[in-house]
Amino acid sequence: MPVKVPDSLPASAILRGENIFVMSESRALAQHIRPLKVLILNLMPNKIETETQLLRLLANTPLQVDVELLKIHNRPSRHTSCDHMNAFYREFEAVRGNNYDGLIITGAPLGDLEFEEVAYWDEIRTIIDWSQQHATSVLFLCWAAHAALYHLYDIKRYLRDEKISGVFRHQRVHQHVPLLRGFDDEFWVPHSRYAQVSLDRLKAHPELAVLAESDQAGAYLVVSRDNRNLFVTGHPEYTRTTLQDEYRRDLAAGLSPKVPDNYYPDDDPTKTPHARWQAHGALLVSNWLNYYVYQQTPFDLSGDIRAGLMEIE
Ligand SMILES: CC(C)(COP(=O)(O)OP(=O)(O)OC[C@H]1O[C@@H](n2cnc3c(N)ncnc32)[C@H](O)[C@@H]1OP(=O)(O)O)[C@@H](O)C(=O)NCCC(=O)NCCSC(=O)CCC(=O)O
Ligand SMILES: N[C@@H](CCO)C(=O)O
Repeated sequence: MPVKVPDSLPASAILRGENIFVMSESRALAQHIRPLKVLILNLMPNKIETETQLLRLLANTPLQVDVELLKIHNRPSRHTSCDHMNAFYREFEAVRGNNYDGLIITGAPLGDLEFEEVAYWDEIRTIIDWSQQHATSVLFLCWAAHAALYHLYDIKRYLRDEKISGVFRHQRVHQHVPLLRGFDDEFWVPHSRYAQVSLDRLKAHPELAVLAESDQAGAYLVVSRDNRNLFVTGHPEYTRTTLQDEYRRDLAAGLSPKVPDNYYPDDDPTKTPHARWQAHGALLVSNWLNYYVYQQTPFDLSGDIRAGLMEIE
């Protein structure tokens, strides 16, 4: 959380010069504090695991975050009980009149389908459009990132020759960007997808900025120039064994998956996998929640939450 110090304190200018967020007394006096409202649209088949992964990261801040879970349709989920869905998930019609400080849309194992072949493609487009007026900031993960880049910016993805699955080295592209505060020059992130979006297309788009990338995985963190939409093409929320669960799932289905890259010691799937992205995942979500949600969102959520977003220092 930001430190509040007198504007005239020398450390204030020094820390700002180091891209460390220091809240001025004047701004602190004007700041009201309330719980944040975050909505999670969970498209993953392993919904309970995904809920746990995201809540673990959202809980890693001193902020109180009220989380609501959203389902995309009323058809029974193949991998999550109706009891669970009915007990904990809301329908879109029940939330569309609300505003939220943050929205997270998860990945989905639909990369080998054309977007138009996804049964809920119309619903997803409706929710993406809705989010642009009803959420201060939206974090799109993996499949959702590709879907939103296509729907909002007409950036088409293509399918890789084979699924990328593993943990890959990434570099930050920008220096003084709040989302990257505290990042190392290099860090590791899991990826698990078929789809890819051209790095050059993203870098050339006037409304987007690529903040982090990987030689093997391509663009990883992409933000809209107005800092309202964050596209994350990997899975920083994954736990140590999520890639292993997918690998074993596909082995059992007779799909001959590749051993995830850079994951098992000696690439030996009988050994316990390394987990070297969890600090990154915690920092990424904490930075998003702080600088793109909490510092941006109006105290009164009932008004127009899209107006007057402050330039993120
Ligand atoms: C599809 C998977 C990954 C999982 O196997 P399952 O038997 O669980 O498949 P499934 O239950 O039929 O589908 C999993 C979930 O997707 C939903 N689903 C399936 N087909 C759908 C469609 N046309 N429209 C909307 N939702 C659909 C199901 O309802 C279910 O969600 P509910 O439980 O809520 O009902 C596997 O069979 C497989 O094909 N693995 C090898 C290929 C692979 O790895 N695919 C994923 C690539 S990674 C990826 O796609 C990421 C995105 C990207 O690549 O861009
Ligand atoms: N990569 C996941 C889907 C979400 O990215 C899977 O293989 O099931």
